[in-house]
Amino acid sequence: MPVDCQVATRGRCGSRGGGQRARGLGWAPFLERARREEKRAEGRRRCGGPASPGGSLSSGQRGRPGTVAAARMAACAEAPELVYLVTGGCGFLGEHVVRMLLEQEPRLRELRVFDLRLSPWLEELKTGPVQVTAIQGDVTQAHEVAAAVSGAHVVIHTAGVVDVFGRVSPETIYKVNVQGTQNVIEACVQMGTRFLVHTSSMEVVGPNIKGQPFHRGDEDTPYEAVHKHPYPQSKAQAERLVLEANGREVRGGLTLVTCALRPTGIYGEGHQIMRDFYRQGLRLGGRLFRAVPASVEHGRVYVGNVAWMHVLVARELEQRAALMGGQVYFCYDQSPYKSYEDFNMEFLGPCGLRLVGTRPLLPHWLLVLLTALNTLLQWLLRPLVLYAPLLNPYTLAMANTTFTVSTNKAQRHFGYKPLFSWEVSRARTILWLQGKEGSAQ
Ligand SMILES: NC(=O)C1=CN([C@@H]2O[C@H](COP(=O)(O)OP(=O)(O)OC[C@H]3O[C@@H](n4cnc5c(N)ncnc54)[C@H](O)[C@@H]3O)[C@@H](O)[C@H]2O)C=CC1
Ligand SMILES: C[C@H](CCCC(C)(C)O)[C@H]1CC[C@H]2[C@@H]3[C@H](O)CC4=CC(=O)CC[C@]4(C)[C@H]3CC[C@]12C
Repeated sequence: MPVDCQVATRGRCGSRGGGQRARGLGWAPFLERARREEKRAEGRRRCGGPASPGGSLSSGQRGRPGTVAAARMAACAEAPELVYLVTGGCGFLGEHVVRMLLEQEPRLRELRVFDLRLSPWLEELKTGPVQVTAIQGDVTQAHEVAAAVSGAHVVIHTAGVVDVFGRVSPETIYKVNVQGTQNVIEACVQMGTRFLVHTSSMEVVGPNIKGQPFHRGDEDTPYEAVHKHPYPQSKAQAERLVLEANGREVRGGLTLVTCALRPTGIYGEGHQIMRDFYRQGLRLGGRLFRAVPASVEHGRVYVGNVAWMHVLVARELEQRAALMGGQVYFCYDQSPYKSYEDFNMEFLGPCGLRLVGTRPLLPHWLLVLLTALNTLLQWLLRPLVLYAPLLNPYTLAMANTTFTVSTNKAQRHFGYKPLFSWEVSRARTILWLQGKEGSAQ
């Protein structure tokens, strides 16, 4: 991400009168209610209370939801024993996974957070009951990964380069996403770590280069997954490596159990692209211009629910190895099916932005021309400056192709239910955009 995009926009929304407008639209009481609801949920989620509404069935208690609270209490009473490693733990998703583990995994003794760049918020986590170990490291360096994995029971591998804008070279994308994942697998094998959860992406499936719609599909929906872009190619390759590694013998003679989670477009506190759109809207006088038809649906999922799925998978992988090993799961929740732009307006609207046009303002051919122009400019300017706008041929194709998921595989296999309702997910994201709440960067 370019440096200017990293600058927090705390307080901006309110100071531009967004808060006023939000109140005018009746948002203030709603947000207040959501905040109260969330506080109550927070209390329930803490150790000892049922993880309502999406409580997992803890190991040994599956099929008896009434005993979940008791099981949690019991787990808390036992000495915590597990060591988890989260790669990419300082990223957008990684931070949520780290915080969710600390909240939701009572058996946790040590949490290792491995990242190329360590974030300052890690310091405040070090004062809690779980030992939080920050490890500055590079997944492309096999020895650094092996050292971090040594002694860990579970690895959650979220580290990766997320770039569809031409900011990072294809070589680096491949090195980090594919070679880095291979290093994580080999480290598990060498060090005798049995459980590996990998963050994959919807992009390993599609949209494909033909722009064919994937409408409310699930993990078994036939679809021609063909990619040209380095990011989806690298994610597809990494996912394959992880799934093929399931069942490999690790040091000590036991077997490796792996699975991959495929989030659709993640949103929530810390979502950089959402903030980019917000800033763009502010620069354009509080307006954004519709570029893609409202009828094109794009799958989105709240970051807290994606993190919760990771925690649940990691927890259940041992007991359900035969069922879950080598499997893929789309990440989903109750977020509505909408176009990419209309979905963003669920948050940007209450912050005072307006989406102009009920139909795309520019004809599609002109947008395609603009993307070509952007590609040319990127190439011409490369020796001088990094020009990486949001609009390019790939992102336009992504935004213009329906890709939505409808599945219950995660519920069937490991009892997943979203932990955050759509209302709470939306409220938390709005509050973060407004700079009023939220921990993420
Ligand atoms: N953001 C999204 O909408 C989606 C993301 N994903 C996947 O989720 C994972 C996390 O993505 P985000 O949190 O959005 O990205 P992010 O860029 O915020 O986080 C990635 C983290 O990995 C770290 N990292 C990058 N290269 C590294 C290296 N060589 N060694 C160690 N750490 C390194 C970065 O420093 C960063 O903290 C990625 O694997 C991505 O492919 C999947 C679907 C959707
Ligand atoms: C930036 C795109 C929207 C452009 C809108 C415009 C300029 C035409 O108005 C985003 C549309 C779809 C997004 C991607 C999608 O959500 C799937 C993803 C999965 C990942 O694993 C990483 C992120 C991403 C590629 C995401 C990136 C932004 C979009 C291309």
